[in-house]
Amino acid sequence: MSKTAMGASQKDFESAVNQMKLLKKDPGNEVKLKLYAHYKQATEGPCNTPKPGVFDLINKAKWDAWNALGNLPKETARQNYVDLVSGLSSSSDSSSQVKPEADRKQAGYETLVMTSEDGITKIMLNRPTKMNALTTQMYQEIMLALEAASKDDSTITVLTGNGSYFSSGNDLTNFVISPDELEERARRGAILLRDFVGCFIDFPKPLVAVVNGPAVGISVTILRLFDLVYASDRATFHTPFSHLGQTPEACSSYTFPSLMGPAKAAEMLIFGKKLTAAEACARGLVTEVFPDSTFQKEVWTRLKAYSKLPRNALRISKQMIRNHEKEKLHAINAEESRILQERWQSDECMNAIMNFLSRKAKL
Ligand SMILES: CCCCCCCCCC/C=C/CC(=O)SCCNC(=O)CCNC(=O)[C@H](O)C(C)(C)COP(=O)(O)OP(=O)(O)OC[C@H]1O[C@@H](n2cnc3c(N)ncnc32)[C@H](O)[C@@H]1OP(=O)(O)O
Repeated sequence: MSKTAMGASQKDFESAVNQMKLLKKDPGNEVKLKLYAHYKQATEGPCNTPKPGVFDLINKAKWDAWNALGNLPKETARQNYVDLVSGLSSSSDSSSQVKPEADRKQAGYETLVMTSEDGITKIMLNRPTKMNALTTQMYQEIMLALEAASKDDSTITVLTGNGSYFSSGNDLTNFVISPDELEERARRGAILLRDFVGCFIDFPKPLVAVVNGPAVGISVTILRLFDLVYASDRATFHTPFSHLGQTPEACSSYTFPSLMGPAKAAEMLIFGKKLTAAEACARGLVTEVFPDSTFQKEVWTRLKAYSKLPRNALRISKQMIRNHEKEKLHAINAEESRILQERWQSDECMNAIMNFLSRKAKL
C-alpha cells in the first residue's frame, strides 16, 4: 500500500520537520502559514488558543490559518505536512537540474514566464491560482524582466497574465509582518514601489498590456504608463484604494485626472468605482476592447504585424511622446510612494488587510 493511502508515519512527520529546518530557500509567507497550521493540527489537534488581537498581525494570520483547518484529523494534517515539505524539497532540488530545451525560456523567473518570439518579448504573470497577485518577489522579477527586455533585440514588449485574471494587484500577504517590523518594511516597500514604477516610466521600447481579465489596484494604475492597452471584454478595472485605507500609486494621482478629468478620476481613485472594459476604453485608459472569445487571436495577430515595423523608428517615436513628462512622473512617483509608506502604517490600512486575510472582506 502506498504511503499516502496509509497516512504518513510519525517518523515521516519528524523527518519532514527536520527537512524544513534545512530548507535553503524561503518558501514564502503563504506556504509558511500552511505549514504552521498543519504542524499545529498534527501535534495539538484543532485550534485551542485565544484569537490574537487585531494588531498582532503575524500571530493573527497564524491563528486564522490553524483555525481554518477546523476538525481536520491529526493523521491527515500530518500527511499534508509531509506532502507540503516533500513538494518544497523536490522543487528546490529540481532548480539545480538542467532544464529541457522547452523550459529554458523561463530560467531565472519563478513567478513569471518570459518568452521572446517574432520580435515580441512577452512577460506573463504566472500565479494564476492567486489571481496573479503581486508578491515582493514578483515586483523584483518584473523589474529584472523589463531590464532584460529593454536590452534584447525584440521590437515590442508585452505584459499579460496567465489564467482568468490580469492581476489582483498587490498581494495582501505582503503585509503579514510583526508590528515591530512594520516601520522598516514600510520603508523598504516604498523603495520597492518607487523603483518598480520607475522602470515603467523609463522603459525605452513600445510597451503593450494585454489585459486578459480583471485588473485590480496597481495593475490598473500602471496601465497609463503603457503605450497600448488591449483588453478582453471580460476585463474590469478596479482601484479600491480607500477601501484598503490606501492611496493611489504608479503616478495615477496625476495621470488619471489628466487622462479622464478630475471628476471621473475621483470616481475610480477615491471612491473605488469598478469600470467595465468598455468604460475604461471610453475614458482613454484602454486602447481597444476585443471579445473574449477571439481576444488572444486578434491581439497577437495585430502585435505580430506591428513588430515588423522598423524597430528604431518605433523606439524613437515612443521616447518623443513620453519624454515630455518623464521628470514630472518620477517626482510624482516618489511623492506617492512616500505617502503610501505612511498609509501602510495606519490603523485604517491594517484593519482592511486583516479583514481580507481573515476572509471577512473581498472587493
Ligand atoms: C508594509 C508592507 C509593504 C508592502 C510592499 C508592497 C509594495 C508595492 C505596493 C503597491 C500597492 C498596490 C495597491 C494595490 O494593488 S491595492 C489592490 C490589492 N488587491 C486587492 O485588494 C484584491 C484582494 N482580492 C480579492 O478581493 C479577491 O481575491 C478577488 C481578486 C476579487 C478574486 O475573488 P475570487 O472569489 O474570484 O477569488 P479568491 O478570493 O478565492 O482568490 C483566489 C486565491 O487568490 C488569493 N488572492 C487573490 N488576490 C489576492 C491578493 N491581492 N492578495 C493576496 N491573495 C490574493 C486569494 O486569497 C485566494 O487564495 P486561497 O485560494 O489561498 O484562499
